[in-house]
Amino acid sequence: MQNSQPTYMSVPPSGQTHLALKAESISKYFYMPEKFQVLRQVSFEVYTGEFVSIIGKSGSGKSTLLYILSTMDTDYEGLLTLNGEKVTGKPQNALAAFRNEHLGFVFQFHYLLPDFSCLKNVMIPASRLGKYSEEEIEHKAYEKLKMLGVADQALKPASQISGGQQQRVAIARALINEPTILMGDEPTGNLDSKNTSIVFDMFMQLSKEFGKTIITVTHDNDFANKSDRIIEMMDGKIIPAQPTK
Ligand SMILES: Nc1ncnc2c1ncn2[C@@H]1O[C@H](COP(=O)(O)OP(=O)(O)OP(=O)(O)O)[C@@H](O)[C@H]1O
Repeated sequence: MQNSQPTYMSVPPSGQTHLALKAESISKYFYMPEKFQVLRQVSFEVYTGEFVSIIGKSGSGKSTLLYILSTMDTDYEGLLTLNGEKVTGKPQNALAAFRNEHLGFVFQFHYLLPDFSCLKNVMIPASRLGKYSEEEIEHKAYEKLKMLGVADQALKPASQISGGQQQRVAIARALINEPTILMGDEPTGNLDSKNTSIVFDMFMQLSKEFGKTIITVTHDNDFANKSDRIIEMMDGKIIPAQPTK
């Protein structure tokens, strides 16, 4: 069920006690060339099935944080636990395997291969896993495209469909390996309001019906306000939780 107001607090969705993410005192420095602390002891938790939006002014550290949460950046202080597994300190090959199994990503730009069909684009991450036959992967990919409402575009090259459709194909691709956590970096940043709404509804459905955890950075306050919870950043820190009116 959709919350009309974000809670700002880490309140578990009803009956949910499992944490999808626990960030403990995450700090990050850049050297440019002088030392600059971009994240300052960031700590928060996200429950399984929550749909969380990370907002904040440009330069507040949102993308840097998401990059760490996604396990792509390992150069930080603090501790990150995803799906109960401590990921901080894991070697790169173990992190790659972890990402394949648990995480899906949606970006502002879809990064689809333009000459490949939409179906083929969605199949690629599953083919890389080497777990299923090509027929099984094709079936799964088609099911995901159907779920996103773009199955009729399956055989078209990715370059020949609209921007909104491309983003839906990109979401299908992110879901092909059945990740439990979906991370988005401005996933609607390039979309008009109609397609933003379609993507939002899909994220909400993934969270509420399929129990996926959604963590997304966004500049779109309307989008954020409709999600379960907002995490607001300022100057590399999370602004302390405030009760809603
Ligand atoms: N590779 C880097 N080297 C040095 N400084 C960086 C690097 N990446 C980001 N920064 C700095 O870190 C700060 C946070 O950047 P980040 O991209 O995380 O902010 P953001 O909140 O995502 O911003 P935006 O909303 O504009 O995307 C900024 O001051 C930025 O200039």
